Amino acid sequence: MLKVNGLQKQYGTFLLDCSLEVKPGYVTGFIGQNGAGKSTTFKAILGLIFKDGGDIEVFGKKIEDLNTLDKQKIGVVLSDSGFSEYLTIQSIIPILDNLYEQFDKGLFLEYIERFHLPKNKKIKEFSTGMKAKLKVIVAISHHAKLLILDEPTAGLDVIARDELLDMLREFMEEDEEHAILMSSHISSDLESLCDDFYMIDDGRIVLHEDTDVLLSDYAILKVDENSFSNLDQQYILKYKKESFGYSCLTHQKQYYIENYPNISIENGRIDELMMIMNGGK
Ligand SMILES: Nc1ncnc2c1ncn2[C@@H]1O[C@H](COP(=O)(O)OP(=O)(O)OP(=O)(O)O)[C@@H](O)[C@H]1O
Repeated sequence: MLKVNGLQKQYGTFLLDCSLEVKPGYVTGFIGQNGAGKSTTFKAILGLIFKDGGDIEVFGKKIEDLNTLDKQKIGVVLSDSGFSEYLTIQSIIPILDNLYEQFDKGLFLEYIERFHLPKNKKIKEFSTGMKAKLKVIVAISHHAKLLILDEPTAGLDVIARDELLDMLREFMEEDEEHAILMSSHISSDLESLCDDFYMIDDGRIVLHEDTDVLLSDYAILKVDENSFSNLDQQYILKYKKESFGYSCLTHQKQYYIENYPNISIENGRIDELMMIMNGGK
C-alpha cells in the first residue's frame, strides 16, 4: 500500500533517512519524540516537500506518477493544516463535494451528527477536540483507502481520543484493504489500534516491531547495580540509569524469566519501552 525506501531529507544538521512499509489491512504507528522527523516523513510522502533521496510508492506507483484519482484515495490529517477558521461545517460541504469525486455527504453528515459537531458555528469557535474530529471525518468521508494521519489525537482528552480511535477502527472494518499510517508522540493508547510500530529517533528508524511481539516478547528488567553487573546483556537492547539501579529493555523476555528468576521483569506499556529505547544507552 505504501513503501518508503531510503527517504532522505536534510534540514541543516538534521538528516532524515528512513524506510518503512504500510501493508493493506494494517494500522501502522509512527512514533517518536518532538523533532524526530515524523512530520517531515509525512510531508515527503504527500509530496509537500522535495526529498533529497529515496523512493516512495503508494498503491504500487511512485508518488511522482500518482494521478488525481489516486491522490483522492489518500485521506490526510496534518498537524498544521485545516480549514479557514471563518468557515462552518455547512459551508465546507460544497467545497469537499467539489474537491473529491467520491465525497460521501451522507457519511460525512452521519459522523458530524454522531460527534455532535455544530453545523453552523464558525470553525474558529470549535474546541481543539472538535477541530481534530472534523479533520479525521473529512479524511475518511471521501472513501479513501489509505489514511495518513499526523498526530490525529494531539490535544484530545481521553473520551475524545477514544471516539476518534473508534472512528478509525470503523474505517478499518469497512474494507480489509484499508490501511492507516498514523504518528503520535509516545502514546500507549495506540496499542489497541496499531498492528505494528515504527519508532523514529533523530531522523532514523530505531525500531520496527509488530504490536503483538512488542507486548509478548519485550519487557523491562529492573535491577540494582550489583545484578546489573552480573546480567547477561546479549539480549538487552538499551538500558537506562535509575535511582534504584538500571531499567533494561529486552526483546527476549522469556530468556530472563528462565535464567534470572529473582529479578523484577515488567511487561511495560509501549510508552515505557519507547522511553528507554529513546533515552537509554
Ligand atoms: N521547513 C523546515 N526548515 C528547517 N528545518 C525544519 C523544517 N521542517 C522541519 N525541520 C526540522 O526537521 C526536524 C524534524 O522535524 P519534524 O517536524 O519532522 O519532527 P516531528 O517528529 O514531526 O516533531 P513533532 O512531534 O514536534 O511534530 C526538526 O529538527 C525540525 O527543526
